[in-house]
Amino acid sequence: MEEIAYAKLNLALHVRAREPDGYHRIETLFAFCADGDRLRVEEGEGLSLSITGPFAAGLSAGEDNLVLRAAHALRDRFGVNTGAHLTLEKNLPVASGIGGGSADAAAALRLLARWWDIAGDASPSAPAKAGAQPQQSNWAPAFAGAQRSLYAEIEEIAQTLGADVPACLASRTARGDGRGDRLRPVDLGLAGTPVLLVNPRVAVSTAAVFKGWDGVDKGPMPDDPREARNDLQPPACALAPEIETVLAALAAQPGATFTRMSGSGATCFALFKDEAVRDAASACIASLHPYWWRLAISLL
Ligand SMILES: C[C@](O)(CO)[C@H](O)COP(=O)(O)OP(=O)(O)OC[C@H]1O[C@@H](n2ccc(N)nc2=O)[C@H](O)[C@@H]1O
Ligand SMILES: Nc1ncnc2c1ncn2[C@@H]1O[C@H](COP(=O)(O)OP(=O)(O)OP(=O)(O)O)[C@@H](O)[C@H]1O
Repeated sequence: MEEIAYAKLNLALHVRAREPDGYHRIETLFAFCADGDRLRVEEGEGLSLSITGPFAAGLSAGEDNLVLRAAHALRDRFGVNTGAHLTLEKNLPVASGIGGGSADAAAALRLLARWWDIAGDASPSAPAKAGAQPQQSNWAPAFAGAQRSLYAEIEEIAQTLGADVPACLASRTARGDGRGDRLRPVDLGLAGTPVLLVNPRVAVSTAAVFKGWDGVDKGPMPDDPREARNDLQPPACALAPEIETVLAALAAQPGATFTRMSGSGATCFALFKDEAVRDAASACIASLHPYWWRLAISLL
């Protein structure tokens, strides 16, 4: 059994305030890519994890890995007493603003909910089309009856694992308020849009970037991401100046309609009008900067 940990993008991110607990109140627009890390499960004693793939090196497969933390939390909550061996194919760079660890944790919740037969069709992999009303604060109401409360329970676990994990659990375009964990589905009509992700292979700590925010509330996030900002871009660029070079390289590509940094960086992305121009941009950037990581993909 396999689950995809879809790469997360923040199309916009406005930081509104620093709360007394040190977390920041944000307004953000989440979108998801059609691929990312891959997580597989098979029978096993206890809970264990192996990591493969291009970014396996340097990532601990110990109890601090978000995949195992998610697995333990789910098992404890639902009183499961069978084990599982998980294999994570780490395709996304670590600490790169595209939710890697959060997406993996969310994928573990979805995968193990199926594997242990906890959620049945309440798995967020099931389309949440009907009944997702904009004023709702999370995704649970998109599911019917008992499945709704199961989804709400799994979402509660997600919240304990990180601010991005509830959004990654749904992996659907959404506005996030609060810590980014109060979600409201939105339809921007961007499904299928070709996108190119580029990372200069510099890991950036989310906590350090938030710490570098200047503390000035620059106003609410407009509905249209083109009129919005990523307020974490200046503090991220201060820590990793390469981000400016990545943004300039993406913005210079013919057919790029929208360019921005995602989350706390350093990954930046551009949306393109079609796949041919996206692929040409990817080839151009590869020739100019062979060391940079790239992913040519489309939005979910
Ligand atoms: C930057 C974003 O990725 C945008 O989606 C998220 O806001 C961060 O989500 P995340 O990586 O899941 O964040 P967490 O693992 O919960 O927190 C990592 C660290 O980022 C800081 N943090 C995170 C979220 C938030 N709203 N305010 C914060 O100040 C805190 O210092 C925290 O210790
Ligand atoms: N499965 C995992 N994948 C990646 N990082 C993990 C994982 N488990 C734990 N971590 C830890 O989480 C930290 C943040 O990694 P992650 O890739 O989630 O950051 P990010 O891409 O900046 O996420 P975000 O966009 O949510 O800020 C890493 O430094 C790593 O030590």
